[in-house]
Amino acid sequence: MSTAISFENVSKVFEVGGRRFEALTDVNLTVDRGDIFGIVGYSGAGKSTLLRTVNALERPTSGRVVVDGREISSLSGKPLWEARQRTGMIFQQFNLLSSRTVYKNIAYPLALAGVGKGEILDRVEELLEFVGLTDKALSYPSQLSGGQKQRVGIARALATRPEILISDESTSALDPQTTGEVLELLQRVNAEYGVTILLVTHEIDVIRTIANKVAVMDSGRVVEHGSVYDIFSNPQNPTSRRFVSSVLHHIPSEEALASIREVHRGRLVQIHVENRESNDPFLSRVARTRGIDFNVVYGGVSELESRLFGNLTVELLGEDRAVDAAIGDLREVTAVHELSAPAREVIHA
Ligand SMILES: Nc1ncnc2c1ncn2[C@@H]1O[C@H](COP(=O)(O)OP(=O)(O)OP(=O)(O)O)[C@@H](O)[C@H]1O
Repeated sequence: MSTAISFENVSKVFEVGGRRFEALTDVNLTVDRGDIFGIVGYSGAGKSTLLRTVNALERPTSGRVVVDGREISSLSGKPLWEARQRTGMIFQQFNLLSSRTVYKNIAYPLALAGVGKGEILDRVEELLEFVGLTDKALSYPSQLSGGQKQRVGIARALATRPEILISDESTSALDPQTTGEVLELLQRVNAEYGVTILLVTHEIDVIRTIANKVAVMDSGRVVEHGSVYDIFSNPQNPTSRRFVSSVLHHIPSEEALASIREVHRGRLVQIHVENRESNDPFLSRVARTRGIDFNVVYGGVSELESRLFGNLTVELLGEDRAVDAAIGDLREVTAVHELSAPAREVIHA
């Protein structure tokens, strides 16, 4: 798989009124061609700054950003303009030209590139059809819904046939249903036009819905990255865990755990569950073999990329030694974390 974008030791310092602020610290990431790569983080994490280095709207203070094999951060003039043609961008607030029709908005980058009228007509018609807005060609942005405006934004970003599309919170101003429709469209952009997509969002659900890879940012650093399945099924960093548990309710919050403990006084364990080929009923098998009882007190299982994963919080009831042996047996099958003392941190399997 070839590389579309690589961030190499990228740092960015802003100086405002004589004060330095480090918005990015030593970011290293590789986006492969064909990826839908999501960057998630809370407000101020540095997501937009990182994204904007891809088309040199921001330049790193140190490090390199290589796009399509060229170090974009060092280009200027015509080479930079040409490189920008190969990267489309969409925005949270759509950034359409309000005095121009939908048709003219989409045609705009082509006109700037000096493309002939006939070719512009063909391309805009194709894009209008692709985004489902053929009947809105002569409407103005103010006559469109938010979802329709973003469709125009996507069509405009694709006009010059870019290989990369970067998206800055492109669904954050939209309601959930419209968000779903725009995300479906982005999936088609990736699948049908083969465009690599790098998107930043503070909504982890956006990433769960369309991305195959994810990086989690916190205070200007990438704190965790990997496949969406791996990060969702087994997040390691506290920020990643917070994001994941906001949409997947597999693991009890501290408050939920406290109320569970009021009722369930036995030993509590968290058991990681995953797609497995065998249909071994391991929980009841182990309980039977070791002569203990169990209660499932919390948990959930989700599906991602056609694979199942989840976590069960289980109370084990029996003699201490038998429970120890049962935990040992369970660990032969899957990851198990015992929640011993009430104040102990919840460990995500
Ligand atoms: N041009 C600038 N001058 C000074 N500071 C800036 C500039 N651009 C961004 N910053 C600061 O850098 C930090 C990261 O900002 P950035 O917009 O990249 O974060 P973000 O994760 O995209 O957050 P949000 O989702 O709120 O936009 C913030 O503290 C921001 O105030």
